[in-house]
Amino acid sequence: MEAYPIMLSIKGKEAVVVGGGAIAYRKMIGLLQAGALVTVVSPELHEKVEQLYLESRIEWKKKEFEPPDILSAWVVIAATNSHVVNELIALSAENHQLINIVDNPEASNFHVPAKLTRGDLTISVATAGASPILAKAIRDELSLIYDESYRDYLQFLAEVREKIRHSTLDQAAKKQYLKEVTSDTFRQSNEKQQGIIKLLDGFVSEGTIRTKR
Ligand SMILES: C[C@@]1(CC(=O)O)c2cc3[nH]c(cc4nc(cc5[nH]c(cc(n2)[C@H]1CCC(=O)O)[C@@](C)(CC(=O)O)[C@@H]5CCC(=O)O)C(CC(=O)O)=C4CCC(=O)O)c(CCC(=O)O)c3CC(=O)O
Ligand SMILES: NC(=O)C1=CN([C@@H]2O[C@H](COP(=O)(O)OP(=O)(O)OC[C@H]3O[C@@H](n4cnc5c(N)ncnc54)[C@H](O)[C@@H]3O)[C@@H](O)[C@H]2O)C=CC1
Repeated sequence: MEAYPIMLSIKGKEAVVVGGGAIAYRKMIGLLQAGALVTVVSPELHEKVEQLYLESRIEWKKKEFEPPDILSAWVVIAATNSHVVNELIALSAENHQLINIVDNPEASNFHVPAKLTRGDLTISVATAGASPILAKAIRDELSLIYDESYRDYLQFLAEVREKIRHSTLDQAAKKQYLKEVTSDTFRQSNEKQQGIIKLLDGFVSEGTIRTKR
């Protein structure tokens, strides 16, 4: 069975990570980058996790896991070094909760891909647990192709897309421009990018342009 890939909006949602080791830390960083409110449940913390706690970036329940710890969690990550405890966490979760068991893909309803972000561009690589190391290696290969410059380029694309959509150009021309701005010529030339923004400013319609970015 194939997994269904989605991009979750997790900002402001409660995330409970059980276990405070290196693997828990890796998962916490991803959750924090997405704006989740992270609580760790663990009698002890790896020094990097402790640092997050000292910086008030996470909450800490200094204790061993008990089922009520995940009651209000939107997403749960079971990352202890005990297979038995991780299994208990899986059994304690409600059907509607998102749960990842780091040593038991079958008992999880999601797993975490290797990811690369460049502003609005996210590239994630998954192997369904067949080889997390391959997922990581492919991500690292892609990171050389889709380098830091893509951050600004994505910003340009978002801006230009809004301008194209709200311009007075006809549908065919809009489609043509939307495609053209993703060509190598535009990816590589700031001058070209500025040029088309200027040109499109001559085709402004009454419609409102979103200013999210
Ligand atoms: C199913 C999944 C569940 C989940 O954790 O979500 C899972 C499961 C397991 N991983 C194990 C081992 C390792 N995992 C990594 C690395 C990563 N693992 C990640 C994801 C996933 N790992 C999910 C599937 C992802 C997919 O394939 O699509 C990454 C991509 C993302 C992340 O963790 O953030 C991250 C790269 C991070 C990055 O750099 O970005 C390394 C290498 C390393 O650490 O460098 C090793 C050691 C080598 C090895 O064992 O292969 C074990 C055995 C544990 C044991 O020995 O007991 C299990 C359990 C099992 O296989 O049953
Ligand atoms: N999915 C993945 O990407 C990977 C998963 N793993 C698995 O992850 C597990 C954890 O790895 P590490 O973080 O390196 O282990 P670790 O030994 O560094 O940390 C385990 C943590 O769990 C806590 N813990 C133990 N019992 C607990 C309980 N009853 N309640 C709450 N917390 C408890 C400990 O205090 C400790 O903080 C490994 O046992 C391995 O099976 C390992 C590599 C990659």
